[in-house]
Amino acid sequence: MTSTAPTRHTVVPSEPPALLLDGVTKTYESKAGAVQALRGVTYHFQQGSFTAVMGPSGSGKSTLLQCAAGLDQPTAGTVLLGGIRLQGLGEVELTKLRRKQMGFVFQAYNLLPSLTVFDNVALPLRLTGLRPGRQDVLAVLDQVGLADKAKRRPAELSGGQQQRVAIARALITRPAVFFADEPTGALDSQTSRQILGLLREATDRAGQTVVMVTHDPVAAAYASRVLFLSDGLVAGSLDHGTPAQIAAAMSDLER
Ligand SMILES: Nc1ncnc2c1ncn2[C@@H]1O[C@H](COP(=O)(O)OP(=O)(O)OP(=O)(O)O)[C@@H](O)[C@H]1O
Repeated sequence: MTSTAPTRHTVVPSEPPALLLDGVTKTYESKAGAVQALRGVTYHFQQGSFTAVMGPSGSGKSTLLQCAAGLDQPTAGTVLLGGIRLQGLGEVELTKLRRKQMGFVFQAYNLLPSLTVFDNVALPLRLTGLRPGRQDVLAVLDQVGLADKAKRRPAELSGGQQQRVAIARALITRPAVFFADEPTGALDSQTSRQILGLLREATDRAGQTVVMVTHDPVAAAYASRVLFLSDGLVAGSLDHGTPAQIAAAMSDLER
């Protein structure tokens, strides 16, 4: 693992990053006292990059993802998505930005059970006031290998198929950034490979940016870089690591 002090990433690159975190801290107040989940994270996610975020339990991975996607407010610091500063946006503007620029793939697929697969995928466009073309929806379903399941309801699909619907739903708006939190946590290894392959394709073919939290070194090896968090700080990164190298770096961190 390269030991990367957080400040190393503050150099302004020639191309603006898809996502920039600058001095992001997050403190949760709880009955047991304050918990510092993030303690000043500065990091640039370049456009078209696929980054896996790893670290011991409680190191701040989910908090980082939530703050980066504007789902939670940092206590201090700034998040810029495509040059737009999330802090200071109202809830309505933030929702619009999320719908247009961000795609979400979580462990729980969050599909609406009463809607067909087709309507679940079309929903993000409808929410932005657009009327999705039938061909556009079918094309995205085809991309994830589910064109023949358009009329089914989520409960009639396997877990892996439901996750592919969730990816199709995230793909339809062509978001600049995909946020994925343990997207393969509940899936078998073959289905996981398909899902990770789809995320990889989004970066390689379409230049989209993927930020994925995972505990799994095999999943992380699909990313071009693994960013390691420890105790709310960036502890280092590893480029093009094999699962074995990533697992070794993780055990070093957990020591
Ligand atoms: N809503 C909350 N209130 C209080 N403390 C919280 C809250 N959410 C997270 N924390 C604390 O913040 C720290 C970071 O949590 P976070 O969920 O970001 O870690 P993580 O790296 O994603 O962990 P895991 O791998 O176990 O999911 C932990 O100490 C956690 O207990």
